Amino acid sequence: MIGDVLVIGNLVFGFSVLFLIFTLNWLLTTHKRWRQLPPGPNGLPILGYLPFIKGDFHENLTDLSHQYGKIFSVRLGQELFVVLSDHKLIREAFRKEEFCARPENTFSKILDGLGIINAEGKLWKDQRRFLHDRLRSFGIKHAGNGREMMEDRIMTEVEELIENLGSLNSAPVDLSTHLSCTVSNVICSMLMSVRFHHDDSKFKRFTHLLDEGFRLFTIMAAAAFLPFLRFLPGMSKAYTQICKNRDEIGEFFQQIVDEHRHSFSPDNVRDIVDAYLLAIHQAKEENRLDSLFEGRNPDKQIQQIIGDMFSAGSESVKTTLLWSIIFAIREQDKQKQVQEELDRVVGRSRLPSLDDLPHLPYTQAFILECMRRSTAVPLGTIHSTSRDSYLGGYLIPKGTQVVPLIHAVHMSETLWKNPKEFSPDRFIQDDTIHKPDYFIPFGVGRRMCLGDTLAKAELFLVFSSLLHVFTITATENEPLPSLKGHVGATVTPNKFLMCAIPRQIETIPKKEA
Ligand code: HEM
Repeated sequence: MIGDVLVIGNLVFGFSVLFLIFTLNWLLTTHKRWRQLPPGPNGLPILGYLPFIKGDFHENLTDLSHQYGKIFSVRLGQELFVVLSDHKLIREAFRKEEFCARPENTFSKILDGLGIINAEGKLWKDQRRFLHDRLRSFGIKHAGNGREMMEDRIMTEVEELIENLGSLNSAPVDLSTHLSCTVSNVICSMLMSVRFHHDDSKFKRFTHLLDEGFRLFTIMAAAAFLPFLRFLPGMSKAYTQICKNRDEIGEFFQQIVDEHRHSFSPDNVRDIVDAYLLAIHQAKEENRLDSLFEGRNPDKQIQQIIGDMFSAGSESVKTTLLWSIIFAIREQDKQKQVQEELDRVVGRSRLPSLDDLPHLPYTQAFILECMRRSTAVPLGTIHSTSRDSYLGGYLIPKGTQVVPLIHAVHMSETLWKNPKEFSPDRFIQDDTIHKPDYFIPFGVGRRMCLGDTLAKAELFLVFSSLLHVFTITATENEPLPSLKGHVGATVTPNKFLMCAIPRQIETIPKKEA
């Protein structure tokens, strides 16, 4: 009996010692790893630094970067973030494969790794290569044969925009709704040969669903840091609505895919949807459909690709154009300088074209300065690490969310003279454009923006055409539009009205339909 007690006692003692050793070892390892993390602010248990975030997230992070340096770590709820505010570090990180994953959270679970923006690994690599090649084949390239396909599609929309604004006879207008239609039509025509009128009920429903999606994602943002919040009543309602809207958008895209299937011909690839149908057709013939999208449903993949390309390709371009109009309104003398350059180089009898671009340094510089001063995507798109790695001498554990803080790079006092000042001249040296390597509006590295060539062409053609045909002013007796914006995935200007006053120009020849 005493023997039994002794044996049990020894066992309990042994397990306690083992437990203590394991706990101590775990604490020591955790502490050692914790000490290797980049420096950063302390937060509260469970919540981390979340309660201290006030106002705009990118401004908060920029303030912290001034305090903790070009690489710092911050815990937000359950998630560890590493924030990079130095262009060299961002480049160093994003050229490494292990920094190219996307965070796993409530949102990514809804998207299930489909599409391209949230895809990872082989699926992402294949999609990126595929889309890059197909976009080029539809003329989305800096130079060379076929570029006119892209230019024609954009100019069709520019001409309609000019006609709509002209018909207002200088009356105050909210440009945002018109631009939505312009930029949506450019990307939709390339993706799925669809164009909308801004009054079209289908287009209104579609943009409503996407806008609501962005709004609901903002409500749900806290659940990305503290997953249990998803089950609170308000959040759970937002979550259900996101899923419902996603299904409705999915059905809308599926209709388009089905229509394409009916008229599909492998010899006539009209757009990106057709390019995917061709890839599916070939995979079927070669008996490798199962591995085409890493086992995912092909229709669901096409739906998400349309959704990704549409949302990435419309909101950021529209936002940048709205900022460029705000700067044109606020800086009338610089607007005049653009117009004088356009008159000199393009003349008064036609609209600007991509061939004019190299001869219009001030117009280009104006657009670049808008992209710097009002960085449309201030936090880039958040990356995640697929394994433990080191950066700048610090440990970046697997699963860390890595933020390229583009806003801080573009507003750095050490890189830019008077960064708050709007000064296109900073991009001009000896009458030519000079882009420093710390100008990174499209991100850098392996996951850099896939649509930068299209975006640059759209920004130039829409902005220069508007200023060539109209003088843009604020509405009478109204304050100038604010430089403060609404922060979501992009920083969108607050609603403003403007007047488009026609300049003297000979009739603009219309492109044949
Ligand atoms: C002014 C306009 C635009 C800006 C400022 C912009 C900026 C960005 C940025 C900062 C990223 C994140 C890069 C990263 O993850 O490191 C990105 C990604 C992306 N952009 Fe853009 N973008 C613009 C227009 C476009 C257009 C027109 C398209 C489509 C044709 C597009 C398609 C994409 C896609 C698909 C990605 C994800 C790439 C990936 O995950 O591999 N973007 N963009």
